[in-house]
Amino acid sequence: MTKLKIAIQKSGRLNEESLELLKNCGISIDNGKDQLKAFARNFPLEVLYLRNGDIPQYLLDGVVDVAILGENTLIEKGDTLPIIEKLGFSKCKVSIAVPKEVEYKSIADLEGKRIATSYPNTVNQFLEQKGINSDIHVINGSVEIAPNIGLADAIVDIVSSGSTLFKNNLKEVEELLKSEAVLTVSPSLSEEKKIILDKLQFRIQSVLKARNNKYVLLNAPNEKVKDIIKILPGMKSPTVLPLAEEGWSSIHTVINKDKFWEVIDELKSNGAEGILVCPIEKMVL
Ligand SMILES: Nc1ncnc2c1ncn2[C@@H]1O[C@H](COP(=O)(O)OP(=O)(O)OP(=O)(O)O)[C@@H](O)[C@H]1O
Ligand SMILES: O=P(O)(O)OC[C@H]1O[C@H](OP(=O)(O)OP(=O)(O)O)[C@H](O)[C@@H]1O
Ligand SMILES: [Mg+2]
Repeated sequence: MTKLKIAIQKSGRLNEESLELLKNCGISIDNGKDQLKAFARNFPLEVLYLRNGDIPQYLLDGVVDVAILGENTLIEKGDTLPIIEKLGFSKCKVSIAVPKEVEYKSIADLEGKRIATSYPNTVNQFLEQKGINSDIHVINGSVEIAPNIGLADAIVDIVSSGSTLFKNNLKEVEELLKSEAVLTVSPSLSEEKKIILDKLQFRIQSVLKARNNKYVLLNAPNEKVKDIIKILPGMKSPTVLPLAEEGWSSIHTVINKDKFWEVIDELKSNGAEGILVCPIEKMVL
């Protein structure tokens, strides 16, 4: 039987959440410890555990069909590979940072300076656009230490909370790009595999939609129901059911998880009571 080959990071930031996503899609993977290849029990999927940096080339060569990768890695190594789904986790930036005490005015301050990074293509492209010539040193990890040991004047690396920069006495001065985990696909995918990919992507979309929304239930006096419905930014029309207590109704709807906090005060001041916010397991639209 044809199986879709998906590459997942072997270990590191993306590994756990990528596997969690597949699990939420109802896919069970037989995983032995330190196994580099595994099969799904209930879906035509073969999982390959690889180093992130190697995955774009495997996709370009058609050895792997799809992959979960950081967008930043794709930009650095596989510019032509398409992003077919943004997955909403591992959000970060790729930024330039310099020592805190350096007075930084503009990118022109980096002319002729040494920049340490694990993302040379991304940096080169950015500097070229700005017409700046710098001396790029490629290092594979602990990039933030470079200025402190006299290896570089600036760095380009991933910034999330900013705590690594802070601990190394650095400050962010330019943002090159924003990144999150994405689903990307090989250009040489067969028609047969495309059908499997469509099924997988449909499941992923149902999981992501569910993660982004909440099921909300609330009670309200009947005369307030109209006003409350106007406030609710629901999917469609909310469900209104009578309560056992005369003159009261229960309103059920689905709300984007971020929008909920925007309307909660308004709901309460319009008479909503007993508000319940529940997670949604899957959402198929
Ligand atoms: N601090 C962070 N917060 C959020 N996302 C991050 C953070 N650091 C890295 N990432 C994202 O996770 C991806 C994987 O990072 P990680 O450091 O685990 O692996 P790597 O060293 O880039 O790759 P390899 O698998 O080749 O060793 C990065 O490409 C980036 O998209
Ligand atoms: O802004 P922050 O929240 O501090 O995150 C940024 C840090 O996270 C990543 O390193 P990671 O922890 O993945 O270690 P690594 O150097 O082994 O990749 C990245 O390379 C930065 O160093
Ligand atoms: Mg890292």
